[in-house]
Amino acid sequence: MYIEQLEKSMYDLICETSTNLPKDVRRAVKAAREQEDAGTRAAMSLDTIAKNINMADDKLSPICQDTGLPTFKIKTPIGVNQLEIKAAIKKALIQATKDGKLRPNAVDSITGENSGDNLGDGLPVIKFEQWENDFIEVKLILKGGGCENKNIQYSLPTELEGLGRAGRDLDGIRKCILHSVYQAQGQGCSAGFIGVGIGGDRTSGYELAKDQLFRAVDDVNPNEDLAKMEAYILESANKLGIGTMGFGGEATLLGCKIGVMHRIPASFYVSVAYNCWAYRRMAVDIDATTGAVTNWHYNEGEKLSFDQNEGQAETKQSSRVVELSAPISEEQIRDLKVGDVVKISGRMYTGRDAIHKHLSENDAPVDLDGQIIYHCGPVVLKNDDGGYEIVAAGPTTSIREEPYQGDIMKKFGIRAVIGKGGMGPKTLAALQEHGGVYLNAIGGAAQYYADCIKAVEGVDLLQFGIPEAMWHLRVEDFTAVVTMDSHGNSLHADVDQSSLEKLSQFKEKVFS
Ligand SMILES: O=C(O)C[C@H](O)C(=O)O
Ligand code: SF4
Repeated sequence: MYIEQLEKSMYDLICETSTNLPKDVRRAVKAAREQEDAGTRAAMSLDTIAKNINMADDKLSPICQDTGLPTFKIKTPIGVNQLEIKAAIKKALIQATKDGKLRPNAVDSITGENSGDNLGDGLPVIKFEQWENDFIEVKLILKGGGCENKNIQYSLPTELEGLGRAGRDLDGIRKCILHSVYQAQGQGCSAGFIGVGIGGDRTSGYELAKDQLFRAVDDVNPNEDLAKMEAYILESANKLGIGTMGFGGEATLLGCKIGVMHRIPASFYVSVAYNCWAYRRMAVDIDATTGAVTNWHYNEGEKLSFDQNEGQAETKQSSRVVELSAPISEEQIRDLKVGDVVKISGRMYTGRDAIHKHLSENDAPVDLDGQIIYHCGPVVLKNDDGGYEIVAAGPTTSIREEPYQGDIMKKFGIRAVIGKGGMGPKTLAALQEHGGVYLNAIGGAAQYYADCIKAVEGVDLLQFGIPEAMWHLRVEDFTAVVTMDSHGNSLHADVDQSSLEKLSQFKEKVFS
């Protein structure tokens, strides 16, 4: 009985974490939305994010398609069998994956083979501790790859772009944390949250940083110096102008939590764990005799849903809206400028890391001339009739494809790529030379985009696993913003430059 109940409790924890954004995070997103002026790109993005949060609620479906590397932190009373808890978690993960609450996200690091059930060598990550209480506490974080890739660790003293020297003191720490927000730009799906660990070694420093992500967004650090630093960072980082998705705007950082531990004399690390707005972490208390959940954490206050009429961004927006459908001509592409909004209907193909590598070495399985590639690794379920259903399908971070993208566009005649976070100079040059465009979709809005996908019309290279396969999608009114055009303009390069200038205003000493 205990075992079955425990499995159910773990299943509920996983589903809740993946589909229901915690109350404190909702409050932070809502505050960000109120900060942005209606009609701006940032406000429109936050409207889409708000819509997405509501849709995930209604459908009990993943908020974002990247359901992360499931990481459990567990405290048990002395005498509780930890092996049973581990087994229950594994069973629950398998079930949640089958039910489309998690994307099959565990791949063999060398061969790339997807295990299909979120289990694998070293996965899931489960860390146990004992405590004196008589109940079990289980915390879970589902932190996706895009924000994980923006984590950063500084070894002091160091020299930082925009800020100069960062020494081994509070002010050096201040500079590192501000720099960490700058370097993330929009690629970790800003507006984000950061957990910071001061001290330790490279491993325990990051561990401490990630532990901070379990703190409530609105708590106050009991260490006075750190409380001041948290407030300072939150205020200052929001002056960098990076904004939601790196589109420029007021809301860049929604939370900053800092922890400290001792270090050895030679090492001085500042470790920063960056979390996207889709900040999925939850915790439960479990009765150690029945296995049932007795308490859900992060439960204070009312649960906000987002009133769709609140943000009037869509009615006030002044961007030109262009309808597109593939095959697209060079002339149509050359007509698009940064800032235009496109609405796509018709065919698009997904392609991310494995596909880009594949296309650089092989022929394409379909004719890609004039076509659109969507950087996306969806959650997909197989229907009883053998067809497929897209459960969640937001964009992935495009910059990973930078080494391949331009060459592939030229080789196959691809006219548009959709992703998030923007791409670099090599792709920008190729867009100009070949006649291509980069379209930015809203990261994490996996339900919103899944809703635009009306059918799966085929799939190639499924051997790469569900997220990495090339899905042939039929979409309707799939909306994205032109952020890199065929005339050498890149909103991402502009925001990077202007935020670097703003960062350098924080050069002077603040904490002594
Ligand atoms: O893997 C994904 O689907 C997205 C990833 O979390 C990302 O932000 O790039
Ligand atoms: S796509 Fe964005 S929201 Fe989703 S896990 Fe990656 S960084 Fe987070």
